[in-house]
Amino acid sequence: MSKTLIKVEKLKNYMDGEWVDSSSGQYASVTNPATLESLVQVPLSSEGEVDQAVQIAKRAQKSWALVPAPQRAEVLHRVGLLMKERKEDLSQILTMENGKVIEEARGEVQEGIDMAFYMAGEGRRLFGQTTPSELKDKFAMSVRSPVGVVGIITPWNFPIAIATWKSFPAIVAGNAVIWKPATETPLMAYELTKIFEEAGLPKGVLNLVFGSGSTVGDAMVEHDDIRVISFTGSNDVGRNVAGKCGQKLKKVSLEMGGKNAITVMDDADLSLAVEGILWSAFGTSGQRCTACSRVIVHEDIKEKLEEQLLNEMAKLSIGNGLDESVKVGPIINKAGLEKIEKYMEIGKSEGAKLLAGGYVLNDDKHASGYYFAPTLFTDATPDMRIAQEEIFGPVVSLIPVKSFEEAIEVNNGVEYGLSSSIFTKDVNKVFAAQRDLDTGIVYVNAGTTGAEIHLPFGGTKGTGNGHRDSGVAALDVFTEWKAVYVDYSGKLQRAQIDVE
Ligand SMILES: NC(=O)C1=CN([C@@H]2O[C@H](COP(=O)(O)OP(=O)(O)OC[C@H]3O[C@@H](n4cnc5c(N)ncnc54)[C@H](OP(=O)(O)O)[C@@H]3O)[C@@H](O)[C@H]2O)C=CC1
Ligand SMILES: O=C(O)CCC(=O)C(=O)O
Repeated sequence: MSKTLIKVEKLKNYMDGEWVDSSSGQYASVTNPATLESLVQVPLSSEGEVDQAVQIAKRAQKSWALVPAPQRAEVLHRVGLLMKERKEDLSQILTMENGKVIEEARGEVQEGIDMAFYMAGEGRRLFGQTTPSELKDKFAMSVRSPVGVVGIITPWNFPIAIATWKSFPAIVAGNAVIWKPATETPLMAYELTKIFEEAGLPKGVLNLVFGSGSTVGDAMVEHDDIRVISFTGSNDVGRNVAGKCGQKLKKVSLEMGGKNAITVMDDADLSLAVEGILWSAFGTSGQRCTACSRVIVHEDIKEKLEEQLLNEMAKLSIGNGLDESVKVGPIINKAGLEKIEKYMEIGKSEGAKLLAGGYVLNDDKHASGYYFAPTLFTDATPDMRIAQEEIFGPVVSLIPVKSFEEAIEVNNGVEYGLSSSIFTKDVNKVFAAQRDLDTGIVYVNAGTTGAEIHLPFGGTKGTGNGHRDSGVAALDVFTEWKAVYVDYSGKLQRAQIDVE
């Protein structure tokens, strides 16, 4: 039934307002991870097509930058309305290509809608500053200017939300965009681009080039006329991208992994904490950079927490996310499944105790997809690989601690710094935790996932390089600050000399 929502068999690139076949003639097949049925063919474009898109974008950007920002914002407003109108269809297609359960798919599409209206609002602000001048009859201000042509490289785990976090601020700020989505999830890119087209975005302002990271992504990173790269994905690829951009003095915004923890103190509301852990650890099958993969638990309540968690985990239904009753969907692909499986052996050999799950599901109901059983390890120590490395699957490890101070130390003792959470009723601990947790996002009495678009999204340490997606902070990635001085004194004044 839902497959009829997919109206194309072979995708095309979108350049200069036209849908065009890739000149490479090469395609990859995209499959539904819940059923392994083929959904669509996606082009594997060449480096030359990136250059073609850049030349188009350079021309289009010049006139787009001259359109008043409130008018640019109106296009985003229309994009938001169209997304809202098509929310259910988009959500079903998202579930088919990515596997996340339909409730989460709806949440992700809603995030994109929220982002459209939020960034449309920014088109009426794009605030700069005015400051007093040191001199008489002189006016001083700063304004945001577009950077030019920007490249966005997006992952498969949030194929529409992350694309909106990046493309909407870029476009409202007056840039032209080259977008390379993950090859695993091209349908959301196709649908969002069609919406832009219908919303009246001028030709050439958004150019969609499908293809592999190593060819299309790398060509974008290497292209001298793409002045910003905004990337979300794995740590290895992100570091590589950053190195290349650094050599070219190209602005680069990176959002990479996490090893996020929920801390449960001895005074916590345990049922609430269990709910938070279930949603954050097993939602999206743990394939979120904000997923909870460590639970730091006060030793006095460890056994109670284990018991309640096991009870609730037993109720989770695992299957095709289009079924409304399913809570945990499949893993994106075979490589992802094998990576998770490898960590089961690592965890056991390190001495962690496996309490639930730990295996690929291949009974009759699950054999036709990539399913992994929600997994709980306990008695993990902070230095174990399962407590340090990003697994990107429905796997969570309990680490017992004796005190609040130790919990903070364990939380911060990983290479990443994206999201953290604490369950406690003690207001003093709440405020100390939000100060001391070394992550870009802190939750109190909630899980580690569920970021809202009007706040900055990103993290410290190995999670990124100091930039943020989403919120007003995203505009810093896609604009240059320009300082403007207007001297109306009629004489040449020099600040350091003329001040009395
Ligand atoms: N922080 C997050 O939200 C995410 C983290 N991850 C982590 O990464 C692991 C592997 O996932 P994977 O999808 O392979 O992540 P990648 O980092 O490989 O992919 C992210 C994006 O980068 C592109 N890309 C890949 N290689 C290059 C390159 N050399 N230059 C430029 N762009 C490139 C990919 O293209 P393509 O795939 O089409 O080749 C994709 O669009 C996961 O298991 C997880 O640990 C993954 C996704 C999101
Ligand atoms: O969980 C969230 O709040 C957002 C997650 C996300 O964007 C990601 O995992 O890449």
